[in-house]
Amino acid sequence: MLDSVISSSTFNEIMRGKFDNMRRLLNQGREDGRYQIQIFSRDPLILYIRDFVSSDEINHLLEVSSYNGSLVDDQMRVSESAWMDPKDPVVRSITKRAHEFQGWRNRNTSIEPLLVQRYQADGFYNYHFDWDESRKDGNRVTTFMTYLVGNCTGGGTNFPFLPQPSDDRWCDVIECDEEGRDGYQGIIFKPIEGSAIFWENFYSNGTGHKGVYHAGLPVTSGLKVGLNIWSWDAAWREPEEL
Ligand SMILES: O=C(O)CCC(=O)C(=O)O
Ligand SMILES: [Fe+2]
Repeated sequence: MLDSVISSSTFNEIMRGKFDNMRRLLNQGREDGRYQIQIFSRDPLILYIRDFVSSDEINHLLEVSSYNGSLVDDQMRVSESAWMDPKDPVVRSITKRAHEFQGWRNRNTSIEPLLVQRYQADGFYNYHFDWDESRKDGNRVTTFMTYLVGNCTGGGTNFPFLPQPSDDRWCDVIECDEEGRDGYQGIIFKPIEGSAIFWENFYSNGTGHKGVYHAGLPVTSGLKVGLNIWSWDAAWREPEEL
């Protein structure tokens, strides 16, 4: 007998196991509303979302990520990237969640393919806007910066132009003490697994909001993995000069 031949009952058992696992993942995705949302900032609009992705979803995304490190410029970014397959059921479910979350915006807005980014020690993403400043029509209008792994020191997401919130109950998700802030200005969100920071890139007149300038700070030890969920509005137009 060949080693690879298995009995049909074993085969059925394996398939049932896989099927149950996938069904569990999808049912979790269907329970949207299990995440918790708080307004972090009104101008720019920044929302803090706890448990936007579940630990089962995280494990699945990490399992299917194959990194093909598209390093463009090591002054700008040191990370490894993996584009997610839009046909993967878990990826579809998260994509749908992100679209619904935004009230679908308008008929011209779609969720871009999801991007997993892995940062090892010394990995970072320098200061930038998520939109493309060279474009005249169509642009990236919103971002969900989601944390899949935050098993690291450093690696927070820094918005240098945002003021500290007046309530120190935010200190569970942002750096408040001097040591954690390490001399950086503005807000530093800690990479907390399952959480997402959602923000709007543009004012309603189509002008970019300078307040959402941000960076992924250097990971000083350990591992950080982020999931970028971006929305593309094909109807966005560069505003006319005043
Ligand atoms: O990893 C982070 O904290 C930020 C990453 C980021 O800004 C991006 O991928 O556009
Ligand atoms: Fe970014």
